[in-house]
Amino acid sequence: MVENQHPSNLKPTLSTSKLFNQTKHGPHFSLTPTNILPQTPQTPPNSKPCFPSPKPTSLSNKLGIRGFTVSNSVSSVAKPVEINGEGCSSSSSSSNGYDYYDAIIIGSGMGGLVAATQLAVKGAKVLVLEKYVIPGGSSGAYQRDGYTFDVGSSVMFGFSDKGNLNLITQALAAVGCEMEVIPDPSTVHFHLPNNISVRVHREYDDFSKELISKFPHEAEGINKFYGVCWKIYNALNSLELKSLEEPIYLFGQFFQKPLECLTLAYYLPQNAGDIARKFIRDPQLLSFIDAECFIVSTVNALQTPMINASMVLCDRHFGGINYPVGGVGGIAEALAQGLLDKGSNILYKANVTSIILEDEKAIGVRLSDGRKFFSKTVISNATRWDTFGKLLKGKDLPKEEENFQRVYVKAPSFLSIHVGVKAEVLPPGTDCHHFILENDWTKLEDAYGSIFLSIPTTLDSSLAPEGRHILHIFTISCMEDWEGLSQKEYEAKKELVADEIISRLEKKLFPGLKSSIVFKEIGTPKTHRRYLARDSGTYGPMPRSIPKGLLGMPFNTTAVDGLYCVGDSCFPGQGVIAVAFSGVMCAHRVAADIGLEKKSPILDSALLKLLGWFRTLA
Ligand SMILES: NC(=O)c1ccc[n+]([C@@H]2O[C@H](COP(=O)([O-])OP(=O)(O)OC[C@H]3O[C@@H](n4cnc5c(N)ncnc54)[C@H](O)[C@@H]3O)[C@@H](O)[C@H]2O)c1
Ligand SMILES: CC(C)=CCC/C(C)=C/C=C/C(C)=C/C=C/C(C)=C/C=C/C=C(C)/C=C/C=C(C)/C=C/C=C(\C)CCC=C(C)C
Repeated sequence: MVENQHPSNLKPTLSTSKLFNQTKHGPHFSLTPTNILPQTPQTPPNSKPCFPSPKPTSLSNKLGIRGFTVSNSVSSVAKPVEINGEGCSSSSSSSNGYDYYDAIIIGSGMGGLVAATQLAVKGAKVLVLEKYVIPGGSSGAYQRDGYTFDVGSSVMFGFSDKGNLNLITQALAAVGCEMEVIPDPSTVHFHLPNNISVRVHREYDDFSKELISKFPHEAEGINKFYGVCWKIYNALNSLELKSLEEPIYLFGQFFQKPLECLTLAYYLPQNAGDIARKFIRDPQLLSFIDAECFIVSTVNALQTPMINASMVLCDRHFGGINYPVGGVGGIAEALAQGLLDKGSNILYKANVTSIILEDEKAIGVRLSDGRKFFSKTVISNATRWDTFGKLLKGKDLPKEEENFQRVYVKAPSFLSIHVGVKAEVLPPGTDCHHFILENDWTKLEDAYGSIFLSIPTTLDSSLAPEGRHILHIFTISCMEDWEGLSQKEYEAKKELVADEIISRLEKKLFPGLKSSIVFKEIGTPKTHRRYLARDSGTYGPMPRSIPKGLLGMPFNTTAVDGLYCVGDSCFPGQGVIAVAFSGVMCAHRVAADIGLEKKSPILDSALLKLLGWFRTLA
């Protein structure tokens, strides 16, 4: 196994005149043998940067393989404001030669990057501060021995060329980028108890025919349940998606599309499992719908908001699942490059340790090396647990956050196994994504109960050396399982648990899998905590019990003036496309608050109060 490479080995590609010298600060994380997911970005030789041309043509900014090499420096003339004490004054503005930002964004996950680029496009001056050495967070990528591994899973929604919900395509287009994608013929292949095997085909009719062939007595129920999903999806897809916390936009949408908005408002507090039970009786089919929801929400259908379920159960057929050529990491890299092209900045190895408040308003951030940066607004892409528990440590938890934590808990983390295998082990026609639950439906949500598997090389062979495939195998795993172990015990446990998971996969899907493995790296919840800076390595928020659909999920504003959150602990929750939406919403709300978009202070305060009250009902 290749061990961590020191980040100083990374070679910035930006012109030195644009670089702000960070070398004296050194890396902000120590490298120990326990690190499993260290990412050493390398730029493929044939990569092309995504530079917006003055008159873009459809092909002008096409990204082939990933087109951005990491800089560990601020990539524009950015100077930290050096002020003693906590405060910021007008003297810290650019008038004294220091940069003062419209927005500082803590973290470059997909939520943070979408918020940043959307704001930059609206004319805001933005600084993204990322703890790690590459952008993307759980949507990043890393390279090892000729393989390009996606950090998270590789199921990409929102990457089509039609409708209003192709938010990844839109986010890239906003900064003048387009990525080449490969359509996935099936979203996921389910391998379930009692040998139920269901392929979710790209064409909805093919999927529904296959499902009905397994449950012919439930044909009507299947059509009705997925029919409601389509009704909701079509309503969503008809709206222009912006901030639901911005009244001028929200009331405008109600005026233009009253039926669609009322449909969404009606389903907002409902969950998929309840709707499914209105039409379906067969317990196995209800369990299948649990599995459909579980893979995108880490909870069963009774706990999955109906709007989110409809979004994923239909978008996979409407826009389809599309894999970006060169890997998922290319999206974050392109957005980061787009941000620079729009005149904003991103700084790597910038570990924010606190949010600076003045008169109870967020006015900047402090890094672990003591540097401070100041801005009109601060947007945190860290989870709400990290934001309020660590970055605002010492402050009383606002009532709104207490309410969030009453309704939501941290979902467990994952054990993640990245392997390279000899290509012959996969039968011809193997699907890209699989979900395996072998014998017992009750194990669906248990740690190590089910197995997720992505084989992105079935779509893009350039991700692995010739004659090899990538398998990304992951399963639920809790932090408690990995604590209190000596280094030796930890390493041994990793091998043991991974070996068991691989054996299960070998038995169920790919005989000979073990002996075909030529490369293996294992990440535990500790790895996710360390490299993604997520409390307990959590995958995201999940409801404590039965939620009222999406009603209890907070939007982007917080109880702290000037502080906003973005990412998966904001509406609508987990998932790359979900956090991209939260980024769009956040940028709109922030832009209105800093005067880059229309705003009505009276309507604002009425709507924010109303939404706050709705959340207390959840
Ligand atoms: N399509 C898929 O299958 C897939 C794959 C991967 C991830 N995901 C989804 O992505 C979601 C997460 O996206 P997200 O945008 O909310 O966040 P994220 O966790 O992916 O990214 C957050 C980023 O913020 C950085 N960060 C955190 N605290 C920091 C600090 N104090 N200082 C500086 N940087 C800091 C982290 O290093 C990380 O890069 C998950 O819910 C998951 O569902 C989905
Ligand atoms: C404002 C009020 C109170 C009322 C107004 C009514 C109104 C106008 C409401 C509008 C609501 C809107 C616009 C809602 C929008 C919701 C959206 C866009 C939701 C999107 C959800 C997306 C989700 C949940 C995506 C999840 C995807 C995931 C997690 C994918 C990853 C998959 C895996 C990790 C597993 C699969 C992997 C394998 C290998 C099987």
